[in-house]
Amino acid sequence: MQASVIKADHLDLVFQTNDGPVHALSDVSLDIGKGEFVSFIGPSGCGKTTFLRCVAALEHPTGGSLTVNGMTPDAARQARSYGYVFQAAGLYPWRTIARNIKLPLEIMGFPKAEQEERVARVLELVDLKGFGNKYPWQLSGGMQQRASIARALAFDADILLMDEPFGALDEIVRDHLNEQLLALWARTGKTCLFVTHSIPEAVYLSTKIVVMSPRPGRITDVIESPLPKERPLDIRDTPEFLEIAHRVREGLRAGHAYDD
Ligand SMILES: Nc1ncnc2c1ncn2[C@@H]1O[C@H](COP(=O)(O)OP(=O)(O)OP(=O)(O)O)[C@@H](O)[C@H]1O
Repeated sequence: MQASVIKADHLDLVFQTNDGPVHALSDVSLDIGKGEFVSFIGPSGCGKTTFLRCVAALEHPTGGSLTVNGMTPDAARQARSYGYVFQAAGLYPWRTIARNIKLPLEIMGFPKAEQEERVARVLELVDLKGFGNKYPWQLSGGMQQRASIARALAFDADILLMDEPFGALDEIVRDHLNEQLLALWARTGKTCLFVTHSIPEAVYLSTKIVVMSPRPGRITDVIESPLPKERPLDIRDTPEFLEIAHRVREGLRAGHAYDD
């Protein structure tokens, strides 16, 4: 078993709202090893984003414990342990792609020459070499998301948190980005946490799939993928792939009260 990068133990989170308490996460226990690619799938509102935000120390659990790189999430955040990629690319329209990627490096006070080097390296990693001087609006949606991933990679955090990064893109673009993301993951060895609503996307990308139930968000199944690390897109037509997809679907169904 690899070293544990993220360890959640009986995690609970209740939001206090004007309409009363909202139980977002309930009894979530999960162990994520170094270099794993873990997808979170479940119905809307089941707490997937909330879990990622707990890892990022943007929310604080109300029960249980959570460590990130062996530290509290707050300490891990201080240590810049993660990069975060959101559903919308969130690039500043008045900055070029290179200067968008540079922003966190500027804030962190990296020397100028190193900023340039890092920007060039991550642009190449996401196949955007030559696009550094473009503005976000000059790029397609898929390219903007790749730029957003480059920005999250620029300061070399070893954890990548991705919240439905490809959710707004059409299927062909999404397929292509999935392939590229897998290659990127293989090259960098990052530990990835990835939220998605798509069963094929979760199965294609992951070493581990976490299936969650509607609120209060609980884990209904954790599937360790038997698929090889090398995954051409047509692996999605193999019986092994379809079997895992079936198990994810069953997990989602088991967590759902359809007769409500
Ligand atoms: N700051 C907050 N205050 C109160 N309730 C919140 C807050 N953040 C999230 N929630 C509630 O917690 C629950 C879980 O939300 P979360 O965004 O984690 O779900 P999700 O699984 O990511 O959903 P989706 O798939 O729609 O993005 C939801 O019912 C949401 O309304």
